[in-house]
Amino acid sequence: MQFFKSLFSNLRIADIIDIIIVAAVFYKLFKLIRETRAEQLTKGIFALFIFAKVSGLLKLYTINWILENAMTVGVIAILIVFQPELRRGLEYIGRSRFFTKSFLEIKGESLSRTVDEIVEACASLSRQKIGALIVLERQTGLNEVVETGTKINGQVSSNLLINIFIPNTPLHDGAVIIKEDMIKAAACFLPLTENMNINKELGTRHRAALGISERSDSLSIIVSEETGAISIAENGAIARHLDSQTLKQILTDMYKPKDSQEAFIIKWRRKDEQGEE
Ligand SMILES: Nc1ncnc2c1ncn2[C@@H]1O[C@H](COP(=O)(O)OP(=O)(O)OP(=O)(O)O)[C@@H](O)[C@H]1O
Repeated sequence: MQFFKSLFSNLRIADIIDIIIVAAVFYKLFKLIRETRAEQLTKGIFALFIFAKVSGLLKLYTINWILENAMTVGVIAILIVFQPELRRGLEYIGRSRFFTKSFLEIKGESLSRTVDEIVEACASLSRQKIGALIVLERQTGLNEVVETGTKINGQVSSNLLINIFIPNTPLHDGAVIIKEDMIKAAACFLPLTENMNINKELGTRHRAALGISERSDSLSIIVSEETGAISIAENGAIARHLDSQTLKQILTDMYKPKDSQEAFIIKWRRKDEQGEE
């Protein structure tokens, strides 16, 4: 009791602010790494830290020495292994409302037209089982990826999108990059995910979509050539077997101002979980 009394009597407003900021930062960090490979790595490092402390307390000197040194080397290893996550984290900070006015916004009619054209193209490609990969660029610039393909700079239309992915045509292989209501490029090469835990059924098209979603805030739409299934990848996660209506809702939400946004995968999963209850 005495302990709590002295704790609260010494507590300053600055301490409370300090605690709130640290808690908020850790919460954001946790949300950022949730369900990415960084989550497992973080758990591993945390376990190592606990073992090191316990071995120190139990005076297991050799184990303690190994673990302490492993932790030192680990810090450098973390910087290398976590490089995409660190980059994403810093980009996330840069994207926050503090630094940017608002998320890309396509206004009114243009927004719904773009969404309708993309959804129509995906539905048609899905029916015909034509494989497709469409990346919607957001705040993170994808010019490095655009450079690997063929520049188009044309208004989004379902006919143009369908045409691009027709098998055995010059631009069908690779990804289309869309920014706002423009198709920037086609036949672009995306980095593949290094995540080993993803479903083995998923081939390189899906892995490429996941890869770019780990390295940017983009949202990718995948149409499977094999099954015609429509999926989306965002933030290192994939949501599969979407119907046109759900895809339309997700895209409409995506083009909304930042205030009303949260990761679509998270939103979609939450809806799914509520549906299952
Ligand atoms: N790194 C990449 N960047 C962009 N597109 C890629 C990349 N790797 C593969 N693709 C596209 O994916 C196609 C191969 O898809 P694959 O069959 O391996 O994948 P999948 O995930 O099983 O998809 P599907 O269900 O359509 O078969 C390639 O022809 C190419 O168009």
